[in-house]
Amino acid sequence: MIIAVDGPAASGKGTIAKALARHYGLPHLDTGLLYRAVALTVRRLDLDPAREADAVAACDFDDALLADPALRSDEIGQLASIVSAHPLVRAALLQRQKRFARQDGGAVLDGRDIGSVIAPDADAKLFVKATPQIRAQRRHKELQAHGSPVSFDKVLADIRARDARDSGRSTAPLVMAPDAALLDTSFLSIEASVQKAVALVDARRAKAAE
Ligand SMILES: Nc1ncnc2c1ncn2[C@@H]1O[C@H](COP(=O)(O)OP(=O)(O)OP(=O)(O)O)[C@@H](O)[C@H]1O
Ligand SMILES: Nc1ccn([C@@H]2O[C@H](COP(=O)(O)O)[C@@H](O)[C@H]2O)c(=O)n1
Repeated sequence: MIIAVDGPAASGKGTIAKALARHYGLPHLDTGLLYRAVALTVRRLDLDPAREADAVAACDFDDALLADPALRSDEIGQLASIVSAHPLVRAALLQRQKRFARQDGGAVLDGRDIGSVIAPDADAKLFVKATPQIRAQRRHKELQAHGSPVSFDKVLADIRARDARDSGRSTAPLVMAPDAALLDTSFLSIEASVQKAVALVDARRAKAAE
């Protein structure tokens, strides 16, 4: 079974995808980490994220980088949304994600274009959303817990900027696939969000089995 989980920054899609992977015993890929790894490589090599050729050169990163805590910063999230808008960067990371999705037994992937581009044939697709204000509160709390001094206003502005870039780019923009189920986590706890996600996936599977 392939489960595609898409949504904007800090909507809770990673938390839900991880929980679904645990629930159904499937491997999970946070595809945002791939774009963050490109961004971090660009930063460390002092390349220009807005130059497609520079960003493409950074796609050949060492997989060990995927475990680097530096990937989680707000700055790298912003840079990731700049490098991810380059069509050649997306092309460089495409097959790896498709292979992960198609592995025997299935997988759970979360990102922006999983249901639309990476796994359009997924058995279940969720589009996770929450208001920008609530997403910023959650991300701000998370960053503070990791010792970041960033202000709430900066986090909210960054979230809005990232939403605009991710939805507005011409290649593989953030969109809800027409056959995805919408899950608004704005007023749900993590536990309630996960329960709802499992119910939505089970409903899709039951419908497919009819
Ligand atoms: N329903 C919820 N209620 C409260 N906090 C939540 C909820 N869902 C997720 N969170 C918290 O919000 C933060 C963002 O969640 P998460 O990392 O899952 O989002 P994301 O959509 O994967 O973000 P990104 O796109 O930036 O990777 C985390 O600190 C997480 O614990
Ligand atoms: N499938 C994806 C996943 C991510 N991106 C871009 O990477 C940025 C960081 O992603 P997070 O999920 O870790 O927040 C994100 O803002 C997107 O620009 C993508 O394009 N496609």
